[in-house]
Amino acid sequence: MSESFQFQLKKTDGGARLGEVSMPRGTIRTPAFMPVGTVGTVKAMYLDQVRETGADIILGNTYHLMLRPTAERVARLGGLHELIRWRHPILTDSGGFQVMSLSGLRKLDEKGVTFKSHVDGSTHHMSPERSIEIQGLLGSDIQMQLDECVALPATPKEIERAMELSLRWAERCKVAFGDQPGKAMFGIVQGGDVQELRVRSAQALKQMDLKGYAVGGLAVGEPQDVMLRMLELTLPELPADKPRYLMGVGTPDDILKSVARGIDMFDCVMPTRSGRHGLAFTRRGKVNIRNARHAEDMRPLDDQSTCPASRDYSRAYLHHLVRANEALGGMLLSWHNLAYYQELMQGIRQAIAEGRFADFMAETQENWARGDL
Ligand SMILES: Nc1ccc2nc(N)nc(O)c2c1
Repeated sequence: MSESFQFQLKKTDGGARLGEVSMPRGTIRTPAFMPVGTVGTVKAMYLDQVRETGADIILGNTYHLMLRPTAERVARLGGLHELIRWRHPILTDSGGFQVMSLSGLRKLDEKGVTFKSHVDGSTHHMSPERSIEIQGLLGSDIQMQLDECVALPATPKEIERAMELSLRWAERCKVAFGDQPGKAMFGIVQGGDVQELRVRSAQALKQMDLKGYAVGGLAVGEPQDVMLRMLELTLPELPADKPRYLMGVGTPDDILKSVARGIDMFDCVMPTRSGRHGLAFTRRGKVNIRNARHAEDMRPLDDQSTCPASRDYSRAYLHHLVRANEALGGMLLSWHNLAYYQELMQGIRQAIAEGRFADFMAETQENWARGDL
């Protein structure tokens, strides 16, 4: 715990970093995976379970919460932490990305974005200042700047326009956020898949001396090698003593390779969304529990796991629940997947601490490749 927002880089092992973010609401062990709690819930999970899996922080989304139940109502109800009963740190995305991907975007200009709600079709405006205001009303501990993430492929001209707009919006978000010692506002590097634009974006954000830096505009459908290349170009331009957060990433393999290049924080719907669709991530790779081969397999997904969902339920039962589209199927598989992701993060942190991250990465990937027994 710390009265102010502090990041401590504890150890490096090649490009991999072991660190800790300390805030009044708690400490985040990095590299960290942040479960996504879009509309004030990590879908199909009790937050006590999410905590038990090892999560130090969860995500909320400005876009969804401003539409329903609205930021002002959440504030009247005591803020997001109080409402959802999660007393540890919360990071909120700024809404720009969700506007582009979810809503009927009506207008985007210097002022901000105008869009139609995907909930009821009502029209909303969001400026950088309003996004920070909303995140403040929610009580968010780590707030993201409003940015424009262009879908790839896009022309260099289009990527440059969006990147430069995002930089101007970062300045405005920094002013709107002001000085909140126990909280942080992170900038977001844009620049698509264009090296020169990525470098310019990172260098400009570094000049703003922010408390943390996200790498955005990735995990938008580009091949993994393009994503990793952009990290190799971007991360050296960012300050080593501030946390780096790769937005929307990813699979266990994405995470390993991004840690190796210097990322500290991750968020992704992969473990929860895949869990709801019957896909389990395990130490031996992916298991599609819908597959008929599991119909009478009495083994659990992972008898070495401390997670009840992984250890105490047979694949046969999980197969039955998912085939029958029973709610408990998605609940147990979401629980298992989040537990596996946190077990992977713990293994990563331990390996960096002991200076054996490269071996850990190779062993983990070999076990995945060996496949499920
Ligand atoms: N892949 C992603 C996921 C979330 C994002 N959020 C923001 N604000 N900006 C981006 O570029 C994102 C990219």
